Amino acid sequence: MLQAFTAGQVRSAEEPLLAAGQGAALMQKAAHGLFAVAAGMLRDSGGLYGRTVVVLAGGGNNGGDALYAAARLARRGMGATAIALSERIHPDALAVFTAAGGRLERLTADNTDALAARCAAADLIIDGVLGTGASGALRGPVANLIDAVNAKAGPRGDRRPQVLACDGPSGVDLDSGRIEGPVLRADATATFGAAKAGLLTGAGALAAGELNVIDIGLGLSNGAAPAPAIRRLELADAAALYRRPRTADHKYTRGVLGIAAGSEQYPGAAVLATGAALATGIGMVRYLGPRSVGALINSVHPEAVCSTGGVAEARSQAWLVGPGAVGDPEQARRARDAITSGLPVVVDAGALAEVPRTVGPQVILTPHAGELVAFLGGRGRPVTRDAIEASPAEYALETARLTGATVLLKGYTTVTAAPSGEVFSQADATPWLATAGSGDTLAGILGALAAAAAGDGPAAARAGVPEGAKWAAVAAAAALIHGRAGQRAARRGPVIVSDLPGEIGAVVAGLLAVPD
Ligand SMILES: NC(=O)C1=CN([C@@H]2O[C@H](COP(=O)(O)OP(=O)(O)OC[C@H]3O[C@@H](n4cnc5c(N)ncnc54)[C@H](O)[C@@H]3O)[C@@H](O)[C@H]2O)[C@@H](O)CC1
Ligand SMILES: [K+]
Repeated sequence: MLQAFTAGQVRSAEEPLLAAGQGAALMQKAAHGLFAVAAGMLRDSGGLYGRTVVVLAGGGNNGGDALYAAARLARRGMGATAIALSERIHPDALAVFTAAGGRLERLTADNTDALAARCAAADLIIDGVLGTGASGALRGPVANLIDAVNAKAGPRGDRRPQVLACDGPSGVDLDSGRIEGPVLRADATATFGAAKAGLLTGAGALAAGELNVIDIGLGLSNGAAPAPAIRRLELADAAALYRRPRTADHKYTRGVLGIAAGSEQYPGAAVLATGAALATGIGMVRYLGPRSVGALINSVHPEAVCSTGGVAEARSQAWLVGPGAVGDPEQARRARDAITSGLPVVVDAGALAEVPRTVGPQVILTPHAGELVAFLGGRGRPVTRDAIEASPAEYALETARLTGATVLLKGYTTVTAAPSGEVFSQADATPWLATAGSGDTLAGILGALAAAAAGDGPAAARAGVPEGAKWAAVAAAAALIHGRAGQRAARRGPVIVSDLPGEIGAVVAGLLAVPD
């Protein structure tokens, strides 16, 4: 599991080591890790010798790390330039950099464009402007320089220089992921000691590019470490959460998912959710809804048990309500009954309107940003879509605390939050999954995992997450399976959602291949 901490938590972990006089050693470890990532990027694109690197060097230790790393690159035959962005630059690092042949330029009132052109022509830019000591957005002449580099070099993907962020892209709030001013979007980030929470979520996750965590011995993964601000499940964690069929199982012990989804108007959502739930692995799907929708489901999935009855008569371990259930008062009633049943329930799409003021963490809300705007607005908390997208972890957590529900907020990163405060952020998806019906399959996967987890007491402990975070972890596992299934599908071309169940099955097979 990837664990991410706030800048303050990382600084606190550094304190005893700094007090013990290990500051310089920590910086060398950080610089070595940064150098190794830079060398890897350059080797993949033609090697180091004869190529050029520009360091944007701020006045703090972040600039020091970047200068030490660039000195190593210079010793391997690279042309290295540092742009000093502050009167005083880390003196020891600067001395080593110049001794290795690095050139120093200073940002002045009238050389912004010339320096931006230098950056745009380089093979690699190392962003060492600000790290964990940052407060607020980039401002003044440094902000102007970053704007000019962005204008001259072009956007990531089109531009010539690769950008490597030292500890994090400067201008990203390393706690929330929010970006208030200019930022140089990185192709990769080398972050020291532990991932920073703002690099796993929101605008910060987009700006960070490929994340490399460099261990510098801060001890943030040992038992005495504080709880991480954000977690990210890896394959082994999803495997630990997944309930494997046991020898004595029958269909009821494996989990029965009740689905009240779809309507005469939108029958497809119910078919997609059912297919995804079956592919995830479950004892049975019981479908409740219009007869015509049940017939359609059975034409594709004959194993689903379909009826037009109510929630109380359909024994299930968990419910999924909402996808495609538009303009159908019967489905709305089933949604309300499921939400108040006390069983785990995935509440998607239109059923979000049926959620009472407070519920328990076994109720899992699955809005996208637009739906969360409406949901919070209806509870007297006006918010914009942009604000949610810039800092999704914050809003997912606020919603979880406000309602008592678990929240899965869909987006570039899918964030899940428990009312007890734990947050997960998954970045498994591909933009090819942004297509109609995709959310219905995510809801189906989550419904199946929830039904299996309902009777699986040790699930959270197996995955090493606090019991209060069980449903948020299960929701994060659903996002992982969905995202990776989408990636597999995208290898064959644009994703067609009705093809996803085959890929979901393959991802689950990958989970089962992880040793117990
Ligand atoms: N403290 C440690 O033990 C270690 C720190 N390391 C590096 O040191 C970094 C933290 O170093 P520092 O504490 O020196 O802080 P930073 O290097 O992040 O920068 C702080 C400096 O920037 C200025 N500043 C803050 N916000 C600004 C803004 N919005 N615009 C312009 N200037 C601003 C401050 O006045 C201060 O001079 C980490 O991110 C990491 O890169 C690593 O070398 C590993 C060890
Ligand atoms: K930085």
